[in-house]
Amino acid sequence: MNNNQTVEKLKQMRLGAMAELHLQQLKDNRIEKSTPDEYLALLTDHQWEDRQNRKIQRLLKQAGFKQRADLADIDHNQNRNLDKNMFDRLATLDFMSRKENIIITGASGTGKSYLGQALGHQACMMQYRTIYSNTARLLKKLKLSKVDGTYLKELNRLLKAELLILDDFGLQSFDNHAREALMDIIDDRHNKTSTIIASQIPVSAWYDIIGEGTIADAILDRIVNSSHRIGLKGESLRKGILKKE
Ligand SMILES: Nc1ncnc2c1ncn2[C@@H]1O[C@H](COP(=O)(O)OP(=O)(O)OP(=O)(O)O)[C@@H](O)[C@H]1O
Repeated sequence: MNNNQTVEKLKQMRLGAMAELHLQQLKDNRIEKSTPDEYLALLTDHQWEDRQNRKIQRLLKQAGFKQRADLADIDHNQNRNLDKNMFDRLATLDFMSRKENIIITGASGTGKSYLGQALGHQACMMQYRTIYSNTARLLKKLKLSKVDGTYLKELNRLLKAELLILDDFGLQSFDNHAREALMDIIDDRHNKTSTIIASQIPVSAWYDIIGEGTIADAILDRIVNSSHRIGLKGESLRKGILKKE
């Protein structure tokens, strides 16, 4: 039997992990140690896992996180008003099947971005398309996309993300373009996909920050009512990091 040909054909069919494992098993003389169906299952499982892992790595890369944040590393001992039960429930991502949103507020450095990204990381692990972005940067990109005619394409890209994380919301004031783009994003996603918004600004001030009463009303009506709230308190975690150094 020409094993090299078999391996080559597997590779051409994009079954590279299967091919590599088959080669290794031949080399180690291990093939006779399993029944044909056990051997087929071994190769298939290996290829399957490899493909799932690659998909997760691709989703993590496409998400554009600014740091790696893991649910397992979240420090619940810090006294910062983070309800562990509530957060554990959110971490199951059931809120995503219900198309609900999350709003995380708190002063600078209290860990809003970290929590948002940890949930985003979990979403990628569960194979959800996720996009993380600084809000002002995203709105600026959308403004530019209007100029080169790719605005709808860009909105569609955002809509395809099953989880969108808008960080540093409200740090820069909204002009007409930004307000309209925000309205389009939120309206597109309403009851269809989930959004996490992280902001230093308390929700009570968002109406004034967005400006233009009717648009602000429409946006807030769509996000705030269907959202879980995390209001972080306490000192900046950056101070702790600085103190340790
Ligand atoms: N749960 C955590 N476990 C480990 N490190 C954390 C955790 N939460 C936050 N940090 C660290 O604390 C620092 C501040 O966190 P983060 O950037 O999330 O704060 P923030 O509230 O988003 O701040 P800002 O509003 O200024 O953007 C970061 O260096 C982050 O890595």
